Amino acid sequence: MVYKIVMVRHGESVWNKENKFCGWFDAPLSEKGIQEAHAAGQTLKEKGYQFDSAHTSVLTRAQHTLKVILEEIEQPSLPVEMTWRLNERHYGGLTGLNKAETARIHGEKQVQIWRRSFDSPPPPLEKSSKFYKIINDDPRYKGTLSKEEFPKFESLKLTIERTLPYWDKVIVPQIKKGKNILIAAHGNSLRGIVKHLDQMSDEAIMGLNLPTGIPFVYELDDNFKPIKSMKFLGDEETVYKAMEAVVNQGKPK
Ligand SMILES: O=C(O)[C@@H](CO)OP(=O)(O)O
Repeated sequence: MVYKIVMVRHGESVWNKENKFCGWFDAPLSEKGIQEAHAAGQTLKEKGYQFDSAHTSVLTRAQHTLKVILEEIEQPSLPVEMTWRLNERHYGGLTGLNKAETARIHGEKQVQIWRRSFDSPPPPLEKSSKFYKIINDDPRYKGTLSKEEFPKFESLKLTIERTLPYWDKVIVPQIKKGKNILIAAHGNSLRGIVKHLDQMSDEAIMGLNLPTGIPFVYELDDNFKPIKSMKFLGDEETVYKAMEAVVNQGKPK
């Protein structure tokens, strides 16, 4: 049996465009991001993809991307499960800061560590931050995340620790039943799943930057070992340029 799963990082958000650390802040898609979502849906349609269910985060940019894709593939009523476990990593005290400006102040190397290291977390989101209440009192977390569980920051390691239980307990059993699954989520929650599937080392995952709005496919064997890894549904040059653009966000300007 060969299992197939499709994943996509949301289209460009307004905060991607403004080059701000976003994390759990609920930035909407930019105009370009909406176009990317349409293009992702059209690509999936051209290639004949149809799904049995979809999974996304509780953040608008991922849900909006998914909605546009489902409209494009003419499956607008597909069952969708939403979970905070697929959210972007929580960027703590960096939330709302401009990435290039932060690199100018703290150095490109420090920003790269904050953005891509496996287990060095960003500083915590302090109660004094204007984003604290916006994120912590957001009703979408009521009843699912207690005050004690609510993160103040997340490294990639911590992100993986809360994403993988959902992958293992909810998504894998559905794939094993033969369901075709689509996941629309975020750069770092998806990097966590990719690291797990490809058994990438803590060092290797530092070099992976996922582009916005370009779907990618995994084909997995019976033991969930990849037969095909991260096959992007886009031409190589576009994918490469989009990945480089993500890397460059952390360079001082
Ligand atoms: O700001 C964020 O939430 C993420 C994704 O946009 O950024 P980065 O690529 O720096 O991890």
